[in-house]
Amino acid sequence: PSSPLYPVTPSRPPSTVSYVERARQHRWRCSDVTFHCSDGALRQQWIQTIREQLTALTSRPKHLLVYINPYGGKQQGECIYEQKVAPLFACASISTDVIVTEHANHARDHLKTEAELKKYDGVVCVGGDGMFSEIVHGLVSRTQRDNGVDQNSPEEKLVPCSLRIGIIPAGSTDCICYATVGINDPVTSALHVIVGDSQPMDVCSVHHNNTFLRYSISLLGYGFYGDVLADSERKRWMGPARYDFSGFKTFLTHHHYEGAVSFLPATDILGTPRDKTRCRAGPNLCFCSIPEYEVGWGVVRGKFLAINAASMSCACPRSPMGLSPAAHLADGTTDLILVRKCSRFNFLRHLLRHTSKDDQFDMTFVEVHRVRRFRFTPRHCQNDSELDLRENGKQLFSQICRDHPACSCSPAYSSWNCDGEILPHAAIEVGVHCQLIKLFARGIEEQPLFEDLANPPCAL
Ligand SMILES: Nc1ncnc2c1ncn2[C@@H]1O[C@H](COP(=O)(O)OP(=O)(O)OP(=O)(O)O)[C@@H](O)[C@H]1O
Ligand SMILES: CCCCCCCCCCCCC/C=C/[C@@H](O)[C@H](CO)NC(C)=O
Ligand SMILES: [Ca+2]
Repeated sequence: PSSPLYPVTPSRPPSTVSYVERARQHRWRCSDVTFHCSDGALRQQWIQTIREQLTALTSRPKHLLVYINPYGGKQQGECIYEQKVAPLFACASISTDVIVTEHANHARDHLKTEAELKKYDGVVCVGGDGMFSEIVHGLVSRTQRDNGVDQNSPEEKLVPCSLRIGIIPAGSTDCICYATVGINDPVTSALHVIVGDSQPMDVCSVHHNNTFLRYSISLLGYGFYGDVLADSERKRWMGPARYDFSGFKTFLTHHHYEGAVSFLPATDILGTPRDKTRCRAGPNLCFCSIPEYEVGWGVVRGKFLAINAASMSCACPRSPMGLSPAAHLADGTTDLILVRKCSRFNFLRHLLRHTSKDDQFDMTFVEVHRVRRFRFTPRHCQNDSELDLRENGKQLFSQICRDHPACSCSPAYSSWNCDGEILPHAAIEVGVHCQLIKLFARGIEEQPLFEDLANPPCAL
């Protein structure tokens, strides 16, 4: 309001209430409204009532454990936290323990073994998808250990984590933040933490020969995205631009990989990967359904340019609709996208559709299945005792080229890109764990036509 509620009395100090206001493109901002009151007792009553109302909101965190990756993205993590996030947490009376990581896996191992989790209402991750993956690994492994669950068994039902995770985006892709909030903006994410939002998320477990390898929350990509990541890791010094450079280079190499993908279709759900509707905040198709009957596994064999499993849309600034625009955050399924060998021109058409509203699945060489589990076996995999990728990859590569002198020299194996980490095996088994973790987010909100009317403010 432009005018105070009560006449200003110079002897009485004004009182300020901070609140969340929606801005453009899913941004949230903090605004203040100042009240003046000549009656001191009444003023105190207001303050007391507002404090009591806020304290009664049990979903709001009061004590948080914060991990900052100082080397993610443009290496701005500490600065982003100190300048944009810490003041908001202080304003909302949230106390924090802050750890600036000193090496890779510092946050994961601290959460797994040392952190006194009972003290906290949530964990905050300042960094990119890789740093978020560390936090998830730490929390999920700790929860399984505390509950006596064996992560090495692919069929084991995992115990959900009780602590929520907040992501302050400070990485290169930040697709998990973008796909759950709608924008990569540290202030917006901090405000979602403060108001105590809660968004459940599916987590995929990845196994090789009954041994646990990793969890995946966003993308598991073999072929194109695996090769982009392998090349870009050697160019970390380029910062976020490394993905564009390696993406272009990988596109030119145009390697394909042979193998078999078997999958368990999710037939008892309402949505499909070709839906025009999107996973949005509020009531939607995002719930864990219990399969009523067993369906058979499907198998697809062939030569693939890319095999992608998107457990969520994987929307990011590079691809605002994502790899699988209709994927759900928390329905217990992943969208398995198989891109068969095709011409460079056609693959470019497919890739470019990720940057527009055109349907990237509407192409003869692309198929997509919504699945609960899948396995991949590369063609040259020797039974179950798979070759070590690094040691034997080169040998196989030259062998294949000798056998097929006119071939385009595709190596036998790619690697799996698991949320930005390279997996050490090509043959993997993947299962989706419905709603295993929760974020301080609410999913992407539909943009209302009349923002002020549809979205009443929310006090800090
Ligand atoms: N102190 C540290 N020193 C070196 N590496 C670290 C440190 N802390 C965390 N890491 C590692 O840095 C890697 C990359 O971090 P992060 O995900 O934050 O940024 P990014 O890779 O630039 O972004 P994105 O994953 O969104 O593409 C993570 O895999 C994490 O394990
Ligand atoms: C030649 C034109 C190419 C255009 C292709 C645009 C498609 C971009 C889609 C990016 C999806 C990224 C999914 C997220 C993956 C993250 O887990 C990972 C780590 O941050 N990032 C990458 C790039 O692998
Ligand atoms: Ca999903």
